[in-house]
Amino acid sequence: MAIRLFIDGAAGTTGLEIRERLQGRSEFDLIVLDDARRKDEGARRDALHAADIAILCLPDDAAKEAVKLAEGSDTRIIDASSAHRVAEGWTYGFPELVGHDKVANARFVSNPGCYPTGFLALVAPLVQDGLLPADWPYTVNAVSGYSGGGNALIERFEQFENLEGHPGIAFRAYGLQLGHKHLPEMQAYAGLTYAPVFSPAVVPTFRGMLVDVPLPLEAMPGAGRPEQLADHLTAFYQGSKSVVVVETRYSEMILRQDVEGGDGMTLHVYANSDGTQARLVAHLDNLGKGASGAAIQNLNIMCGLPETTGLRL
Ligand SMILES: NC(=O)C1=CN([C@@H]2O[C@H](COP(=O)(O)OP(=O)(O)OC[C@H]3O[C@@H](n4cnc5c(N)ncnc54)[C@H](OP(=O)(O)O)[C@@H]3O)[C@@H](O)[C@H]2O)C=CC1
Ligand SMILES: CC(=O)N[C@@H](CCC(=O)OP(=O)(O)O)C(=O)O
Repeated sequence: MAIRLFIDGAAGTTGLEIRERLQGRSEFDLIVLDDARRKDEGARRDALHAADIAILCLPDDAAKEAVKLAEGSDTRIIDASSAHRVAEGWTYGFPELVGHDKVANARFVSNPGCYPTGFLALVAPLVQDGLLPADWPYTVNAVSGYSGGGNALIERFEQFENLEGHPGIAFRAYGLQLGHKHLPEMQAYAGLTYAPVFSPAVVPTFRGMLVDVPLPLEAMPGAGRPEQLADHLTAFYQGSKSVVVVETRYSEMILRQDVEGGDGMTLHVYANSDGTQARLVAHLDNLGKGASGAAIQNLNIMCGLPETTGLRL
């Protein structure tokens, strides 16, 4: 029998990308609420109770509300929002880090944030195995495509900022008040003493992101050499279906406009010639491994299905 699946927030950016990835998947029977009912509390409650699995693609408050609406059912939930990422009773949906079995057996799975996906993929395995110190004040510089901000930011970049005669945005630094909502998960799942200092930015492309962690290795107590970091990450992700450590032959990394989506993530270890400094960089699609691709990967694992999402890596 097909698995009944409800996407709460199916009309949003993440929801639409999830639906796209589910096309042709006969294992799933999708419960769809039409436009008139998609925000109706009663209709959502019914759908949440009728589903075997629900994926929440909602703002945080609406995601919390959805979990309440599902009370009394045994529906399993994958939450794409940041509402439950460090919450008790929730499994962090990063199977490569927490273990596939934990995700497979969980009732409540919280999808990682897009930036933490890159940061944690780079830093968590190295801290866990003592190649980077846990008590270092890390910094993270990142750029994202504007779809990372959902419908509101898409509208801003595609409509308001592109009016004729209006100078469009070339680069948008934000998070300037610090305290970005991704910090708790970055700190918790990398096992860090201090929350990183995080500098996110948006560039005028729809999707894609680079997450860059600069490391002054010579000053970091107990840190490994760059080649040890690269070897360790390569071994850690050996056999992964979506995370690949790439040899760093290039002197630049480029995000292109109008690229197709993808569900993989590449990791890069750059270093100076004497190995005293390094930059760990993750390249991913914020809507792929950073959101919808990760949700499908978790869905597949929770259903005992092959974990690949069907979209190119
Ligand atoms: N975009 C990305 O790259 C990533 C997004 N996420 C997270 O995924 C979640 C969804 O984000 P995203 O898809 O980008 O956001 P969007 O704003 O594009 O979509 C959110 C959707 O939720 C709907 N919605 C809002 N309130 C309710 C409600 N009470 N009941 C039912 N539907 C509601 C909205 O409808 P309407 O527009 O009519 O208000 C909209 O369709 C967020 O928590 C986001 O932080 C996580 C990782 C990456
Ligand atoms: C460009 C942009 O605005 N990005 C979002 C993060 C997108 C994401 O990862 O979503 P969650 O909100 O679910 O964590 C931000 O910085 O808030």
